[in-house]
Amino acid sequence: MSTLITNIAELMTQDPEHRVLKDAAVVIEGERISWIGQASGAPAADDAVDAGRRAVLPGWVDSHTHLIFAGDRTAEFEARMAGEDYSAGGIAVTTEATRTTGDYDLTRLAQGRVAEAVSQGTTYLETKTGYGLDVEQEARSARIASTVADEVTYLGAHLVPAGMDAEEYAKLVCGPMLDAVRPYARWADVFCERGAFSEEQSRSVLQACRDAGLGLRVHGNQLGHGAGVRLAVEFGAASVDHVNYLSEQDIAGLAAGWTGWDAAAGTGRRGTVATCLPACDLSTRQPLAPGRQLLDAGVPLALASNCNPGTSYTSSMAFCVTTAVLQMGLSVHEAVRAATYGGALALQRESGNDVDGERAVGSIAVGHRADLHVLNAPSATHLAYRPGMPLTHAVWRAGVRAR
Ligand SMILES: N=CN[C@@H](CCC(=O)O)C(=O)O
Ligand SMILES: [Zn+2]
Repeated sequence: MSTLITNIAELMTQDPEHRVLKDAAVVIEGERISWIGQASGAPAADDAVDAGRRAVLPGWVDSHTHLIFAGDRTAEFEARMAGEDYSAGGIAVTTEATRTTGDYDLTRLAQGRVAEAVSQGTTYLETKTGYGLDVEQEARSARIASTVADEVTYLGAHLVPAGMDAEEYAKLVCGPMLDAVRPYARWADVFCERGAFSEEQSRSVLQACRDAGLGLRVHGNQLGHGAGVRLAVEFGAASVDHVNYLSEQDIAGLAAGWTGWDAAAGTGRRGTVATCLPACDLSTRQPLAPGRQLLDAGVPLALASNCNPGTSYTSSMAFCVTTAVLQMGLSVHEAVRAATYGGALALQRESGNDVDGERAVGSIAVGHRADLHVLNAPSATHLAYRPGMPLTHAVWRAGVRAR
């Protein structure tokens, strides 16, 4: 079964050449893109869809979410808007609510959040554990996550549960909890921050998880300067996320990791992607991450929603893109790239058709997964030009019409 999407005013491919085609068309065959080019030269297909002179982008790749939770943190948000600081301790409130919610309800909640994201153009999505914080509950979160998300990250090292000794808990995270979660997860993460895990504790978690064969990610430099970025670079983590407080050495270290990387060919030694979470920065009233500075230094950037009940209760990638343009100094093309190709790079899904049997996501090219986002606008510029407007017109996810 093939579908021709034609009459596309602007096709922002986010491919290695950064091509933006005018008057374009795309053919989807099964779950893959089989042709792109000028509409006038499009081949015949079983089915045709008229895009009505709208813009088409790759679906958003949301590389950082925490969707496996129950409960509500409105009161904490209100207190923050009244001047309180964000602290990692709020995670305990969600942990309590999550532990006392049954599998069926927890799964339904997570499915609902994924559906919200997809209806706004997200077609590939990572999610984390981290609100279970004991062996059984973390394994349950990972199992549920594996049924709702494309990528699962083990975040047992999110907060030391009340009443537990930090060193004892870190041993649990590196031992029995890791064993229990391992079958469901591709990634491991650690919240390396004041009030969460120290540099040494983070180091032991990263080491154990790497030894167990998990890819690494780090929550780092969110609330102040610290060791997160440095550790992420040292361990060759795929991504370090938040990156609000960076020293010159942090930025130089991230950039140095990519020397030898051929962005066009997608080959060579890869470094650590810097993932900015602007919705979280606004909700916690932190300074926005220095995305412009990172890009100028040559560090590949991702934008992600960080959807979670504490610091960023939104899955709107369009909101993140809009903020990145209006507040962080990115161009529309750069922001869309960070929210599509950048997310794929952070999840190491940006190229090749044979990684774990998966197709490349985050850009529009022949052979890639057919993840498309049709905007109700003639160009992607409208994402920033018309902030807050519901611009998602249609979504294809792995070749299936999802909206
Ligand atoms: N910073 C650490 N973890 C989440 C927030 C978790 C919470 O407060 O519930 C984040 O990425 O912002
Ligand atoms: Zn997070």
